[in-house]
Amino acid sequence: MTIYFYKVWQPYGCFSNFSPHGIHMQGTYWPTVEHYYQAQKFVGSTDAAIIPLIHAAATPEEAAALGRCSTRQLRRDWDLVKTEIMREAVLKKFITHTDIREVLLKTGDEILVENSPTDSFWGCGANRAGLNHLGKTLMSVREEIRNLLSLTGIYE
Ligand SMILES: Nc1c(N[C@@H]2O[C@H](COP(=O)(O)O)[C@@H](O)[C@H]2O)[nH]c(=O)[nH]c1=O
Repeated sequence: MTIYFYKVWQPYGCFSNFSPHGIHMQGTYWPTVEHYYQAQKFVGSTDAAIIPLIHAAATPEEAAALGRCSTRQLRRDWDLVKTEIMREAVLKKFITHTDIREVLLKTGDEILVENSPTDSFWGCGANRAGLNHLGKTLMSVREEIRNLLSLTGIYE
């Protein structure tokens, strides 16, 4: 049975990048995956001054609003690197937080879909035919953690 998720307060809300599960990335603590992801859009760009503001945003919604501002200059390679950046952040989230790692592992081999009505790249979009890259990322991270646990148990 396909598992749909989207908002933090809905079922499987911990799969949302807006969920309150912080991550340390390259020595910096980020309050949510969304804060980190939005900030990475500006690394090396002429608008890099926005990064500390995104980092300090009070909520992931605020971080997303700052990162989505269309007048700012994104890093040139953003479309090439964004899926890998997301994957690294999502992997770190589920390695760091054991409670939600269990939720993810307990989904077995079910298909995971970000049920966003507005996003056909990270989610499935309004017609549910979108690319669902966040769902695919979560399934890939689930597989990687399962393999790591069975090989080494280092995340026990
Ligand atoms: N969960 C969730 C959203 N979805 C998230 O938005 C991000 C994509 O942002 P962008 O690349 O700037 O369009 C990505 O992390 C995706 O999972 N968007 C929302 O406005 N509200 C929400 O509760």
